[in-house]
Amino acid sequence: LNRGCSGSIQNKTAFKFPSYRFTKLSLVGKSSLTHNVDHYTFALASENPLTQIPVTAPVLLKMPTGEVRPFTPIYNSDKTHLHFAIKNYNRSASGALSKVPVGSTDVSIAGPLPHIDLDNTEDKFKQVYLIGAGAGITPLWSFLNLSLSKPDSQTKLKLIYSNHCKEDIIFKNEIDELKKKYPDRFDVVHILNKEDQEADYTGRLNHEILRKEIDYVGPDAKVLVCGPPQFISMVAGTKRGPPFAQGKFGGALKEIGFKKNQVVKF
Ligand SMILES: Cc1cc2nc3c(=O)[nH]c(=O)nc-3n(C[C@H](O)[C@H](O)[C@H](O)COP(=O)(O)OP(=O)(O)OC[C@H]3O[C@@H](n4cnc5c(N)ncnc54)[C@H](O)[C@@H]3O)c2cc1C
Repeated sequence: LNRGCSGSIQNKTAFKFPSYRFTKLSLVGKSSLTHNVDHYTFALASENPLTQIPVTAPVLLKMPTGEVRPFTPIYNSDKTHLHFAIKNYNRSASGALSKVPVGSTDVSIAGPLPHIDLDNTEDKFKQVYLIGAGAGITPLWSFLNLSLSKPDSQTKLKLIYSNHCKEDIIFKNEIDELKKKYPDRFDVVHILNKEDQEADYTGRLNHEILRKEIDYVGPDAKVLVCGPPQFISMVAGTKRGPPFAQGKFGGALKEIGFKKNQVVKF
């Protein structure tokens, strides 16, 4: 059973990724995003079909140690490279990746995995809420950037982002820049477990905060959710099975009045 966005495979016999053919990637860049999240840049041959990966679709990365895990490429208009923001848990796949030197061709990729296709919907909604926790920001970040980059899009986007502390906020400077650049279209709410002046709310995200921050549930509203399994359950009901499975709809979003088809759980 693959537990939601946590990507931790609890029972490998219950869900197996289909047997994909892996392609070698060349690691051409690595920089630090936070104290435990790195930005990895892999080069692609321009004719490589991986340049067509739909936004928010996960892929599999195979480490030189043989470990395989799903990750979500982050949006970038540059079509000759693949970019990832990957949290280093100092073990298994992310730990192995953190030891790969720039210049290596020992990481390989397969996919994209079956996914909820959000391509071409980034300018179709009146309001999109992006509810994320920690490293779960990756698909939300891609959708946000793609939507804001559409010159004619009127979609309003609100990122409700939960982290343990300020230092854990991935893309903090970029989020601030987007807020300045698109004051009428983009808003962000930070929930931090530890008290900090950056926090709009201190403690854990809960139903009450979501009720306060979500003020539009009309049919042209959409909600994208990504984070650890218990976080997803609290926000939108349990999510079990492969990455694309949506599980039972529930949690705060159901209480607030959303319908199942308005919500995507990554
Ligand atoms: C298909 C797929 C693709 C993935 N892609 C990537 C990727 O590209 N990069 C990457 O690094 N990881 C990726 N992952 C892993 C996944 O996104 C993270 O492991 C997961 O989101 C947990 O993130 P974290 O460890 O940063 O959360 P944590 O730091 O443990 O938690 C973040 C926040 O969640 C809050 N929280 C936790 N539980 C609750 C609760 N019950 N109620 C309220 N708040 C709660 C905490 O208080 C904290 O503020 C992927 C996983 C899958 C399945």
